[in-house]
Amino acid sequence: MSQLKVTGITRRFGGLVAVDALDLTVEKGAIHGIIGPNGAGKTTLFSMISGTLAVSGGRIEFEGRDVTGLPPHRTVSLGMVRTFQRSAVFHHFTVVENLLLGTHLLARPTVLGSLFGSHRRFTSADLEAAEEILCFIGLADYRDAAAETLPLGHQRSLGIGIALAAKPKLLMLDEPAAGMNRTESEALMQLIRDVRDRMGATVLLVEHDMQTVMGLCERITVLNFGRKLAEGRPAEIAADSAVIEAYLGLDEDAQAVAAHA
Ligand SMILES: Nc1ncnc2c1ncn2[C@@H]1O[C@H](COP(=O)(O)OP(=O)(O)OP(=O)(O)O)[C@@H](O)[C@H]1O
Repeated sequence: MSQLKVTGITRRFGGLVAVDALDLTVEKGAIHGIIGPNGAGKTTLFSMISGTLAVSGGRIEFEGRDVTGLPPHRTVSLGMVRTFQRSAVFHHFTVVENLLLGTHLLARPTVLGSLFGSHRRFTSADLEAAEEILCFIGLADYRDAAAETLPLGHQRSLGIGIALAAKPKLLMLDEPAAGMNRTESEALMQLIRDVRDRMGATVLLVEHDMQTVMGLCERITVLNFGRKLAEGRPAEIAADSAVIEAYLGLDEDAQAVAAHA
């Protein structure tokens, strides 16, 4: 059953068509990857789906409902939760405070509204939810450490934890493995699998790291110049001559991975 259905979605920046009449279907419970060369339109696509960027045309349906043009706090409240390329943690807050903020923040229009707004205080249920996620993401030992003191891999896990605090049905991750070493990216892959298997969330990710994409995703969509170049299982993508020419062929690591997919 499809959870997210994007039809003919387009985004123009002046004369540039960053995403061009793209169709994309993401199945409920899938781990689905979006890959493509720099400038292919991946982040623009993510931004339109999550409501941070207006579409120039097309339609986005989530669980059968038209969500095109809804602002981010509305898409989040429906269960569409996104992380950003740079790890989006609150550096001066502790790990558990970050997670507590996550229980409010992603469903609020502004950060300040969450931090200082009078409309809602943290409840014991929020704290319980934050503690549960703390264990889930494997950071219980760092509960009271300032987020800025964590190594990169743990900061990324925390970023995912903040997103989890908003109870995603669809978790959208923008380059979660960027800058990670292999040990960190292996741990990240396991966390993402756990998010799907134990929390039941669908995962849609944009990622350049081919080992992560090929090892994690069941389905991959390849973008090039804002259009869909190919779509299929990792082994199909790795063997697709158009994909190799446009993308994988540029990357020696990717070629090595493709050879083993
Ligand atoms: N706000 C903007 N204004 C003008 N052009 C933009 C804007 N955002 C993106 N673009 C252009 O749209 C195209 C797609 O960019 P996008 O960031 O979506 O690509 P990407 O596939 O995510 O690339 P990368 O892998 O480098 O992150 C690029 O040509 C980019 O320069």
